[in-house]
Amino acid sequence: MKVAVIGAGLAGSECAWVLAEKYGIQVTLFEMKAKKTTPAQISPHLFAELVCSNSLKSKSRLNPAGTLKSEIEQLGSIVIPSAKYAEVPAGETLAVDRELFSQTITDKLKQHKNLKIVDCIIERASDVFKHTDFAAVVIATGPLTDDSLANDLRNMTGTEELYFYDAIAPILDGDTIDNSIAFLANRQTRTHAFEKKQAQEKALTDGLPPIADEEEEGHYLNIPLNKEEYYSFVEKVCAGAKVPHKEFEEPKYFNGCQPIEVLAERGPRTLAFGPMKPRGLDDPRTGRMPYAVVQLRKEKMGDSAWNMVGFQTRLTWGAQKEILRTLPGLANVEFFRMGSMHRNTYLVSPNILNEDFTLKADKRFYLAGQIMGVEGYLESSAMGVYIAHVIGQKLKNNRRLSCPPANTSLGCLARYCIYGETKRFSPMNIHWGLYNDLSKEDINKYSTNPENILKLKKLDKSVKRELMACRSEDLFSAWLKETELNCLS
Ligand SMILES: Cc1cc2nc3c(=O)[nH]c(=O)nc-3n(C[C@H](O)[C@H](O)[C@H](O)COP(=O)(O)OP(=O)(O)OC[C@H]3O[C@@H](n4cnc5c(N)ncnc54)[C@H](O)[C@@H]3O)c2cc1C
Repeated sequence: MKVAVIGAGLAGSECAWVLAEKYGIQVTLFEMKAKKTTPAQISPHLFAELVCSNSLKSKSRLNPAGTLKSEIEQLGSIVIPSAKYAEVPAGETLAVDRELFSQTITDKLKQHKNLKIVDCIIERASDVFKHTDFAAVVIATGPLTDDSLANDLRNMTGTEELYFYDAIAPILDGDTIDNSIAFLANRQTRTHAFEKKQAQEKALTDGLPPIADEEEEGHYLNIPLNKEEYYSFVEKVCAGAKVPHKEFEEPKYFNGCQPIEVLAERGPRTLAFGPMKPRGLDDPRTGRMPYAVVQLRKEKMGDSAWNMVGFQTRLTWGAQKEILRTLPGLANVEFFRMGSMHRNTYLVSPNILNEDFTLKADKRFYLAGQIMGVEGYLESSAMGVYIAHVIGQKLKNNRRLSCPPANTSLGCLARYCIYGETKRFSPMNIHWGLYNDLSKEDINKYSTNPENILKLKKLDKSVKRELMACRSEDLFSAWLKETELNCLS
């Protein structure tokens, strides 16, 4: 019994790993990089390459990205342990040294006895059957699926919508940033404050001495702007030269990944409420909150490379250099990578998938990762893990794996891909909005404070998040037991 996985990105690597490692299935992993790289993936040798930011989002269990990490780790993910191994400090965020991260995954996949790697460009999905009569084929070719395969998928599924646009953020040389202006600090979020308060209260209940409020070392480098500097920057961004769209391509941006110029053109204050939001980032030199802030996140251990958080852009490279160097502290900055635009391919899964995640057009095929309608490194990895279990259970145990419960992170994503609203369907990242609100029964079950039950509609946001996290963990554990996935060696 053999399975083919096309694409050794995040989803494909996860899927191949779980099938080979957890189910002992022989997997052939087809990857084109040795022959041709996409415009964003630059290494011909590394699998699971991170193409833009080096962040796999929050580690906090009070954030759905945190619970998603924990869920897929319990399901045998290769991405999460490799990310922990390659972690660089970034506060509450799981950020990684991207080369070490991808190399770790690549080595493990290449050395696995049940895995065979084939370097080739798959032009038509059915071409894989020229190699072997696979029992299942997973298409995990991601947002930059090679053109001929994208066309084949369009024909196979009869789909019109097959792309939208994203842009990537520049990476700066740390040695060229003026540190007398930029300051190190992590944003003080309400979740952060809530977790600290909880730890203090627990210490008190346990009769322990109060936890000292240590000065936390900042991991982000922040560039403060005053009002005048901010408005002058917005003006330049609006006026700067942009990379034109090709005639036949209508730009359709994903909401969470809007280029700075698109935000700036919406209104002069939009950036200050978005990627340049200053809240929680007081400048230690003045003791005051700046008017706006550009945040930089470490790309690697040490201070050599910094990613401009949320600064994806389709400004031309010339315009980027000119405009970004007008920011305070960046007058002499050098760029390791310029921002750029890219096509983003995905299918409207609820229209083309059966409830068992097979393709309606041909039940031998599955989708995994961004192409199936999730967005982000973590979410793509998660769907790779999940689809591997769907296939593993079908092939090894001849049973249909139930969907994880609606109020778990994996359940939200899996259900979005099958039951999502099709009219405005676009790749989805994990967020609390995908969860159902708490019911009276939920509060009764997960809250130790009887007053919360009376406050059903007026629960404090942080209490709500805590209860939603408890509910999610509880439901996920029950699902693991019921499906016996917890017993897989
Ligand atoms: C430029 C860009 C920037 C992004 N920035 C971020 C970000 O900062 N943070 C974030 O969370 N998400 C980001 N994303 C979103 C996205 O979720 C990630 O790209 C994620 O890597 C998707 O995972 P995947 O496994 O679905 O696809 P990928 O990781 O892209 O993997 C697909 C693999 O398939 C291979 N392939 C493609 N076509 C073929 C073919 N015909 N034959 C054989 N192999 C093929 C590719 O070479 C690649 O290795 C970005 C996407 C893009 C394109």
